[in-house]
Amino acid sequence: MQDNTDLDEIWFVVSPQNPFKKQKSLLHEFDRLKMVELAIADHFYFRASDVEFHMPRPSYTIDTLTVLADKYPQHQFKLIIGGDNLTHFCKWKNYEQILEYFGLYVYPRPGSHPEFSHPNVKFVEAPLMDISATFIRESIKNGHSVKYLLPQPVEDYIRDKKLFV
Ligand SMILES: Nc1ncnc2c1ncn2[C@@H]1O[C@H](COP(=O)(O)OP(=O)(O)OP(=O)(O)O)[C@@H](O)[C@H]1O
Ligand SMILES: O=C(O)c1ccc[n+]([C@@H]2O[C@H](COP(=O)([O-])O)[C@@H](O)[C@H]2O)c1
Repeated sequence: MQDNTDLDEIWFVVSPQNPFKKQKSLLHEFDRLKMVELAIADHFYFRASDVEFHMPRPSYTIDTLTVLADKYPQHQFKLIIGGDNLTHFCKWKNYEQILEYFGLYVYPRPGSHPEFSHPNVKFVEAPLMDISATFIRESIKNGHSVKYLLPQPVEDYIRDKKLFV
């Protein structure tokens, strides 16, 4: 996204509770934050954010963007999502406000062909990556290699803490 857009920085916001996901299917938020930090440690323009840890749950993105915009008035925020997420985007809380006040950058995902026409939705041309979190979790559970699917420090963390087994 950074190579193919005008974005100066990419912030990875860890959501304690996606409104559409079951709580017990999610790892503890601190493990997820740690894995993001490990994954992006060597990228100067990437940042891991725990802003949603201090906000009401479930984690509604319009509220997060509003808090971020308020806290960092010097920045202009856009929301990055994968193409598959665009299918249900109209069910998100106040999605029209996300579009009107912030805007979306959509990363293409294999197998998803979202149709959405709005001046503030930008479809970014970027390399397709046929990787899913479900596939990685299943591979670990089945004892299969996840080398090349994850940054090595993240794989080490998962193995050390025996996550997803
Ligand atoms: N390979 C990918 N290409 C493009 N976007 C992706 C890809 N994997 C995840 N995303 C996007 O990243 C965000 C977080 O996705 P998420 O953590 O649910 O990953 P996932 O692989 O879809 O997970 P799961 O397999 O558990 O459903 C979403 O906006 C999703 O669309
Ligand atoms: O705001 C909403 O209504 C909303 C509904 C579904 C998902 N989201 C957000 O979408 C992001 C992607 O979620 P996930 O779990 O697929 O990584 C995460 O930040 C969620 O909180 C937000």
